[in-house]
Amino acid sequence: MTDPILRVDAVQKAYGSHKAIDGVSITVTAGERVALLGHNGAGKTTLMKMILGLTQPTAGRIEVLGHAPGSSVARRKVAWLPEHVVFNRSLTAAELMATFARLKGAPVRSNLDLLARVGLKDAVHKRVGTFSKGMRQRLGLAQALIGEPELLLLDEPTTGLDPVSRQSFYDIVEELAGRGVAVLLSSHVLTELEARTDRVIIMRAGKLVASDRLAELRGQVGLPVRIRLAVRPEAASSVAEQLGGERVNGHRVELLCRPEEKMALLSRITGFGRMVEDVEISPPTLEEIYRRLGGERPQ
Ligand SMILES: Nc1ncnc2c1ncn2[C@@H]1O[C@H](COP(=O)(O)OP(=O)(O)OP(=O)(O)O)[C@@H](O)[C@H]1O
Repeated sequence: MTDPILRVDAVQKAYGSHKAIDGVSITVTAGERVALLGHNGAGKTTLMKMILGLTQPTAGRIEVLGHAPGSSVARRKVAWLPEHVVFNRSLTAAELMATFARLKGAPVRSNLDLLARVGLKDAVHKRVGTFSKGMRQRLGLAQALIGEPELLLLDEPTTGLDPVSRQSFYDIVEELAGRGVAVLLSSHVLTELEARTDRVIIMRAGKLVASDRLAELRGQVGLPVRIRLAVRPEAASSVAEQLGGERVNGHRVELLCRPEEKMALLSRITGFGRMVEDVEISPPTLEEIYRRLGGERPQ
């Protein structure tokens, strides 16, 4: 197995007697998209700030590509996109990118490619003051990508974006992960993360309560799978009774089962032949898993 890009080992961060981070260990490898979830105050931003070297752990150790956060290698290889990006509105996208490239000591000539990669090719010479929120966020991402970072920290990056902008933002993140960039992303919008992350980390009051792939978390929490059937009206009562489900209206039957019972139940459903006209299977959502493990609503 390759060395992780990010290693967080038994890290604590105390503010006086309050432990904002309490014994957290995580790793993120190249090309992995990891979602960092937790209610307000769970410690997500504090963790990101320590990874950036903006604040020091009280105990434990963090390494970025084997280097200390804030060291010159780590600074070059880690990029951060904060929730609210503020730019000088009077500059054009090209001028802003040139300023950031100079600050990072990176070549200005790659900037056009980066702007094209985030879909801002046609806005290169437009003033940032005229940009929509989605365009500003994509410009933020382009700025973060200067210098080809290997670890991308995204703090609630899609706040305030419409569904189409969110989709295109995640498409870019997926493309970056495909090139081997490790991505750690915090968000309160759980529905958008379901299909777009490889692993989910849940924090609660500074502690890690889960870190696994969604499929594994589904198995761990023991929440039921929901199966909805569309049944011919004359058979609805009988089907509901035989399968132990609930008839919800003239031709709908709902069943709950444990994940391991699902296939056997589906085989029984198939046995009803044309009496059952349609089947919809819903595994527990990330929102439901989060509520079970995180213990609180995400917002
Ligand atoms: N500079 C600070 N001084 C004292 N306490 C702090 C400081 N920064 C953070 N905290 C506390 O640490 C805890 C974690 O805060 P943090 O901002 O990391 O949470 P978060 O998960 O990012 O929350 P949100 O979702 O609201 O952004 C909170 O209890 C917060 O009040």
